[in-house]
Amino acid sequence: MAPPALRIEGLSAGYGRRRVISDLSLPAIEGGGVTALIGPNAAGKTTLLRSLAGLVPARGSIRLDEVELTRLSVAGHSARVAYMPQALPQRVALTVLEATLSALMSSPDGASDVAEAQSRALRALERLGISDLAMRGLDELSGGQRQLASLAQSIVREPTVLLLDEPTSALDIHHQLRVMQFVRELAEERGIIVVIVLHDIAQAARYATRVVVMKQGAVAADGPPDAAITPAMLADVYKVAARVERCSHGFLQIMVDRALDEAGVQARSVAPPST
Ligand SMILES: Nc1ncnc2c1ncn2[C@@H]1O[C@H](COP(=O)(O)OP(=O)(O)OP(=O)(O)O)[C@@H](O)[C@H]1O
Repeated sequence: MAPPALRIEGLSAGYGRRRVISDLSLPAIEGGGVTALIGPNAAGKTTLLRSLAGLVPARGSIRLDEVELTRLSVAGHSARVAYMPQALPQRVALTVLEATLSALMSSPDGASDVAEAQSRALRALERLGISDLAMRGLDELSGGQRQLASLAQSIVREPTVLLLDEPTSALDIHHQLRVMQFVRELAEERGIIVVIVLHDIAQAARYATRVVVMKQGAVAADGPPDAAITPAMLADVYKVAARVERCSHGFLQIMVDRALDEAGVQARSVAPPST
C-alpha cells in the first residue's frame, strides 16, 4: 500500500486580522519519513503545525490523501492527526498512565475495550522508556518527565499524522537522542507522516529525512538535510555566519562562528580563547 501523503496548497493562516502564513504550498509530505520544520523565532512554525492540526483557522487546502482536512470537524481531525503542543502538560492530579489512557479514550478511533487501551498505553510508555512513571502523578514530575508523558499521549493514539512542536526542548541530551531516534523509527515502522518543529538544527540534520526552513511565514528552503541546511541559508534565515561540515561519523555538523546584523554584516562577537 502506498504511504499516506499530506498536501498543502495555497495555505494562509493567522490570528484574527493578523496573517502569519500567506499562500504557502509544499510538495507532498509522505509517510515513512520525518519532516523537520526549522526557522527563527516567530517564523510561523507553530502556526503552520497548528493549522495542520485544525487548531488555527486556515484558508487554502490541506489534503491527507483524498480527505480535505480544512473541512473536517475537530473529531474528524483528531481521528487522523495527533498534535503535541510546545507547552508542557498541566500539573493535574492524574497519573501518567491515566493521562495516556484518557488521550486514547478521547480520540474517536480509541481502543475498543479497556484492557486493550491499557495495554496500548503501557506499550507507549515502555517505548519511551518511562514505564517507571506510569503510576506517578503529572503534578509531581519534572519538566522533562512531563514532556515525555505528553509525547506518550500523542503517540498512543497511533495517528496517521503526528505533529510534534519542540518535543525535546525540556530533555537532557540522552533523552533528546532517544526521542529523536524513536520518532524516526516510529515513522519508518508505521509508515506515518511525522512533522516536527525543532530549534536544534543539528538534530534536524541528523534525524530528519526532509527539512523545511521557514522565514517570515514562507518556505525559505525545502529538501534533504544536506540540501536545505547550508551556510547561505543560515546567513539569510538565521543571520549567522556558520560552517556546515560532515563529521567522521557522517553526520552534518553546524559550526556557528558569529551572529550577523540585519544587513548580513558581522556583529560584535567574543573572540576565541588564544592557545
Ligand atoms: N495566539 C496568537 N495571537 C496572535 N498572534 C500570534 C499568536 N500566536 C502566535 N502569534 C504570532 O504569529 C507569529 C508566528 O508565531 P509562531 O508561534 O507560529 O512562530 P514560531 O516560528 O513557532 O516561533 P518560535 O520559534 O518563537 O516558537 C509571531 O509573530 C507571533 O507573535
